[in-house]
Amino acid sequence: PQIRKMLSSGVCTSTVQLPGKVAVVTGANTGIGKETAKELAQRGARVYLACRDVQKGELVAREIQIMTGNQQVLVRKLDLADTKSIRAFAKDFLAEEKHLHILINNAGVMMCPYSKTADGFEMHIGVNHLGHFLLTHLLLEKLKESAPSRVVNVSSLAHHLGRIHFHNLQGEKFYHAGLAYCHSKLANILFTQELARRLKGSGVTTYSVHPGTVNSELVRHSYLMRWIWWLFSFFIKTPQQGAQTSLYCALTEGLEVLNGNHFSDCHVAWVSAQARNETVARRLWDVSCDLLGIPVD
Ligand SMILES: NC(=O)C1=CN([C@@H]2O[C@H](COP(=O)(O)OP(=O)(O)OC[C@H]3O[C@@H](n4cnc5c(N)ncnc54)[C@H](OP(=O)(O)O)[C@@H]3O)[C@@H](O)[C@H]2O)C=CC1
Ligand SMILES: CC1=C(/C=C/C(C)=C/C=C/C(C)=C/C=O)C(C)(C)CCC1
Repeated sequence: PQIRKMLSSGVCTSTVQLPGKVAVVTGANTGIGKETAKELAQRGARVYLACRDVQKGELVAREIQIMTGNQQVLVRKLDLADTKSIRAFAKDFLAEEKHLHILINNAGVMMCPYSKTADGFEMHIGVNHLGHFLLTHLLLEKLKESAPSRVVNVSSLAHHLGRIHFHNLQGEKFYHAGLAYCHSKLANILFTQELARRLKGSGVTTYSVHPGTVNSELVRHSYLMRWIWWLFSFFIKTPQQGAQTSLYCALTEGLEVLNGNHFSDCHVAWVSAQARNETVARRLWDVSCDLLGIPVD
């Protein structure tokens, strides 16, 4: 019980309610994203489940509607491995909604065999970083118009093993599925910090999060990780516990002063040296814009 308690700490104690607020959660059909979306709906927000599999999303939306009594749980198609899908999602969302108060960039893939997105990006950096980078860019004006608003980027402790190899961003020179994940999670933190710098004074704040070690489908691509997760399933966090730090960053009043910080177990957490490197963050921003055809400012 002590080990379990240690690995499962961090509870979002905010009592903030969200009537009239609009939230988007990526990868909300399962795991941490589903629990995050459920809690936002429970608090009265209109919640968009941005999922690549709309059928799976609809089942979850129905479940959340029944559990929370909130009918404003909507599913929209979003495949982060395809910039056309990201642009279509954003276009429809911007046409449909007046506001966006909370964007949770939660979706992620881990340790998938070498593969590329529709636009030719390596899958981890493509989905986990570039996909969310483009989505945030497309929704940024709406977030600014809706200020105070927040962007939460779900990263990982695994970023400590990550490095941004600009000469091998797409893993073409060498590739290791585990490290590719770590690199993409480092990119999430660098993106958060650079975004925070650029958004100063706009009323939009951003945070990165390590959710803990969570019993979810993230390990689906690795037999070894599935086995470790199964072995330790009693000790690791449930998805509901894993959602707490994302919720903390999305909801806690007065968190604006910690704009750009990284959180774990609902506390500010230490990040690796490269994750604090402003030059790398700025260069990653510029390279990401370049890859996505966004004008560099
Ligand atoms: N579980 C853990 O221990 C940890 C998790 N994290 C992070 O937490 C986040 C959530 O992961 P978790 O809930 O654990 O994992 P899950 O695998 O349970 O959920 C991941 C979600 O991302 C979605 N997704 C994957 N690829 C795409 C894509 N191309 N387009 C849109 N959505 C996509 C999945 O959709 P589908 O169901 O259709 O595949 C799913 O909804 C991730 O960013 C992960 O890196 C960080 C540290 C530890
Ligand atoms: C050895 C060991 C563990 C393994 C932890 C691992 C392997 C964590 C990996 C985290 C990842 C991949 C995060 C994703 O972003 C547990 C389960 C904590 C239980 C205690 C002993």
